[in-house]
Amino acid sequence: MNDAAVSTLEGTAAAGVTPVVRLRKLARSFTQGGVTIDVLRGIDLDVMPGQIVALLGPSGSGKSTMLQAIGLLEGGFEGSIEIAGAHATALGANARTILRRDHLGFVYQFHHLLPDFDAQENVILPQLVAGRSRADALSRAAELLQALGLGERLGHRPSQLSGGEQQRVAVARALANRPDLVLADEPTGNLDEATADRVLDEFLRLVRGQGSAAIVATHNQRLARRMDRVVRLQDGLLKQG
Ligand SMILES: Nc1ncnc2c1ncn2[C@@H]1O[C@H](COP(=O)(O)OP(=O)(O)OP(=O)(O)O)[C@@H](O)[C@H]1O
Repeated sequence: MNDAAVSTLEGTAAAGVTPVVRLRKLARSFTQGGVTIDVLRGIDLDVMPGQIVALLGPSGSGKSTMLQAIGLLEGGFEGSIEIAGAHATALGANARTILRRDHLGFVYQFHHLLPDFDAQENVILPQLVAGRSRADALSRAAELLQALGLGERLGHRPSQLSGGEQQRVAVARALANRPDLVLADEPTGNLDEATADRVLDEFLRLVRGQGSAAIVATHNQRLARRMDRVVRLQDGLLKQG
């Protein structure tokens, strides 16, 4: 591997390449009952296009808080967040929504699928919101669900699917718009080990195949080793490796 490739894997911006996410001095505190907890205390991170990053850290270390910040879902943060070169912290709510829609995909521990819609409909919704035609969205949804082994389940609602199948639908939904960056918060944390391994394999294969970057929060060191790079949250700061 040449020096440029090594520095990219370590998250240093190679000349001329814009990181999909750049954090500088990201900080977040919560005050509850008069007690303030500094959960994030100045996080710096660059994630390069196509890079898959495992975010490790014990329970309560702030992994979800960090993903929520990058996902532009909540305010209350200090520091700066750039998504694909755009300074998200300087934008209003509408512009942030557009940035999220155009660049980000989300997978959560609990799938958050819409219960009254079948698998294919759940996967077309974000595509319709992004302006794709219904025919194109249906075909993309079918292609993804087939790639995830759910070709026979397109018309099943979430309640008619197993936990692993539901999580595969959530993966398809997150990837449907080919986001630059997928944010995954314990995406397999709710599954048994064998199913978690299979769903993670499929997730990584599809993410790599379409060239998206990803940040995957997990407690699981074994799963983390299958990604390109590992960072650890500890005492509010991010450590490499
Ligand atoms: N809205 C909130 N109000 C007050 N405290 C909060 C809030 N959200 C998170 N926290 C606190 O911030 C800390 C970090 O929480 P966070 O959910 O980010 O951790 P985590 O690393 O994702 O944990 P887990 O692995 O258990 O999901 C916790 O101590 C939590 O109590």
